[in-house]
Order: sequence, then C-alpha cells, then structure tokens
Amino acid sequence: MKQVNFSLIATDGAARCGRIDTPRGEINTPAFMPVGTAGTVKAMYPEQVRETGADILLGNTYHLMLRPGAERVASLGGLHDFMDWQRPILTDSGGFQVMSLAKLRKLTEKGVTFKSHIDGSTHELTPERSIEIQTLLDSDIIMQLDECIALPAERKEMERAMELSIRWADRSKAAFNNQQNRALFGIVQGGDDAELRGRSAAGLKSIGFDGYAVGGLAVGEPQDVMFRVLSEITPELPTDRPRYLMGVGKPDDILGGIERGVDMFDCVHPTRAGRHGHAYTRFGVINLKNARHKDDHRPLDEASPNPNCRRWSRAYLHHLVRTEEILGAMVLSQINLAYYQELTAGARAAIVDGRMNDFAAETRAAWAAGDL
Ligand SMILES: CNc1nc2c(CCNC[C@]34C[C@H]5C[C@H](C[C@H](C5)C3)C4)c3nc(N)[nH]c(=O)c3cc2[nH]1
Repeated sequence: MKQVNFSLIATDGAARCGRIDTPRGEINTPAFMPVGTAGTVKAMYPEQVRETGADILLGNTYHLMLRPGAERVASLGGLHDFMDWQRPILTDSGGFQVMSLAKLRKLTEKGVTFKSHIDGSTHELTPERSIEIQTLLDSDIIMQLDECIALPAERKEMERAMELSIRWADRSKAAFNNQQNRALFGIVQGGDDAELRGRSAAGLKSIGFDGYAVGGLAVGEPQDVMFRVLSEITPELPTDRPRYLMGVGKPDDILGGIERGVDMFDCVHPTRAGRHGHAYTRFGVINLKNARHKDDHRPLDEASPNPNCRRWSRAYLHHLVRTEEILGAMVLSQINLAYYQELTAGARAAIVDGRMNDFAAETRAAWAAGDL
C-alpha cells in the first residue's frame, strides 16, 4: 500500500492547499523546501531548519554520489541518519548538476558520463543508476533523470531533450519497481513551447507518477515566460498529485507559482543570499552590506514573528556582514528561511479562507512599500 499520499485540502482559483503524508511525516503545501546541498543546510543545525517551519528539505544526489558515495551513505544508515534530519527528504536525480558542474560530460541515449569536478574520476549516471542512488540515500521523494536545457533554445533542441526525458521517465519508472515507501516524480520538459510542454505532460501522465515536477524553468528565461509556461501546463497536470516547480525561486516567483497551481518549491537563494548579506523581510529584500546601515539602530523588522528580526540592530547585522563573521551567515540564513516559510504558511491559510487574491495583493503591496 503506497505510503506517500497527497490530499488536496482547498483550492482558491488555481492556487491549492494540500498535504503530502509520508512515512517520515507530513508536508503541508504550498511548501518551500530548503536545500541541504551536501547533507547540510549551510550554516544551520537541522533542528533550526525545522524551527523555521520546514517540513522537508533537499538532499543532493550529485554531490553525495561523488563524496562520500551513495553506498557509503547507505552503509551509514542513509541520508536521514547521516545528517540527523528525521523528516522527509527530496532528492534530485543529479542530471541538472552534471550539466552545470561536471567536466567532460557526454550525453547519450543511455545516460550521461562525466568527470567529477572534485577528483576527476569518471562516472556514469543513467535513469537506473539515479534511482538506485536515491534509493540508497533512502530519500522519501525521488526524481527521474531528465535533461534540462537552458533557455532560449531552438525548438528542435527543446523537442529532442523533452523526448529523451520521456524515454528516461519510462526507464526511471521501471527501475523504481513500484517501491511503496517513497514517491517517484516525473519531470515535465519542453522549454517555453506550449505544444512540447503538452506532449511532455501527456507522456508522463500515461506512464503515471506519484507527483509531477515542472523542470526546464528558472534557467535564464524572464519571469513572464516562466509564468506563461506555468499557466499553460499546470491545468494539464493531475489535480490529485503534487506539482513541484524546480529551482524556484525568489519570493515573488514563489507567490506567482502558487497563484498558478504549484505546490512545492526549492531554491538555494534564501541561504545563498543570506551568506551574501541579503535579508528577506515582509518589506522586500535589504542589502545589509550597504554602508547606509552602519548607524541604524533599528531592528530589521520589529513586528516580525521571528525573534532574530527583532533582536539585533541593522548596524550590528551590517557589521557582521562587513566583517564576514560566521554569525552573519547563520543569522541571515535563518532569517531568510523563516521568511520563506512565513510566505508559504500565509498562502496556505489564505487559500483555505478563500482570500488568496487579497493575500497576494497585500504581500506585493508590502514589498513595494519597502521601508528598507
Ligand atoms: C535554479 N533553477 C533551476 N533548478 C533546477 C533544477 C534543480 C532543482 N534544485 C535541486 C538542487 C540543485 C542543486 C542545488 C541544490 C541541491 C541539489 C543540487 C539539488 C538544489 C532542475 N532539476 C532537474 N532534475 N530538472 C530540471 O529541469 C531542473 C530545472 C531547474 N531550474
């Protein structure tokens, strides 16, 4: 009996509020999933990540398969015990990273071979091996191996990568072997072409997946192109399965994605921006590196539910950032992840109350008013 199940709780227009039940706990959607790059959410203890409100985080197949190796993580009890995060983990298939990080990569019908950017060793990633690695990591939600291309791209190239990804989806599903204790998601490709996207969604639906990711976006296209593709494709995805927009995004990308029927998001942005001195607040993003903060005794946001937004002056946060103190990365990572969780929690409540439009308008107005 499948132990990962999605329940749709409420809808408001195209926006949805739901819950994914898994053997390791529930995931309330819309959900933002913090990124645990190589078995750690940078600068955060796992319990701190949980305290921000995160129900699930991302592991990193590409890094872990190279170092310390999937078999070693498995022999150490799997990724949950390895990093002591006992709630759900989603892992990507590794292909996106191979195409962006690895050297001397060769893509064939079989899969992709590449040299490790760490020690130059040669590796092969196929749909079958990616399923095996994610299973060895004991991930709760795993992704098919796909080919994600950058935009803009020629239609022929988008079509080729989309069709390959469907064949790889089929092989991934077969290799998954109907495991009941984790979910397998397919990934819709097709670039910015509605017809290709439609064919990809149809192909994946006929294979049948526990969830459907929208890939091939946040790869250089303008936000309005991403939103158009989402508006076209989410209506073609099953309503009783989660939709996951991969690699997105900034708060206004996430709000727009929720309005267009997306349930799950992941992005390195909140933690990476935090390490670079950018703080996300209800009033938008504030660059604490800027010298204008050096005498500002005001807290970041005295009305924030997050104590870390009230505890220190902007002058102090500016000092931490300027001196590159480790505490700066810690505090701003926590502030940004907590803000992303406030945003998705607010959306969930608004959808249940049928006031998503008001919530979106109020949220955007506060960003625009930005008293930063
Ligand atoms: C940013 N834009 C964007 N991302 C994308 C990703 C990766 C999602 N994040 C997972 C990831 C990626 C890296 C960094 C962290 C940890 C780990 C390695 C897993 C998040 C994607 N992944 C796959 N399999 N397919 C895509 O089309 C795709 C498109 C994206 N567009």
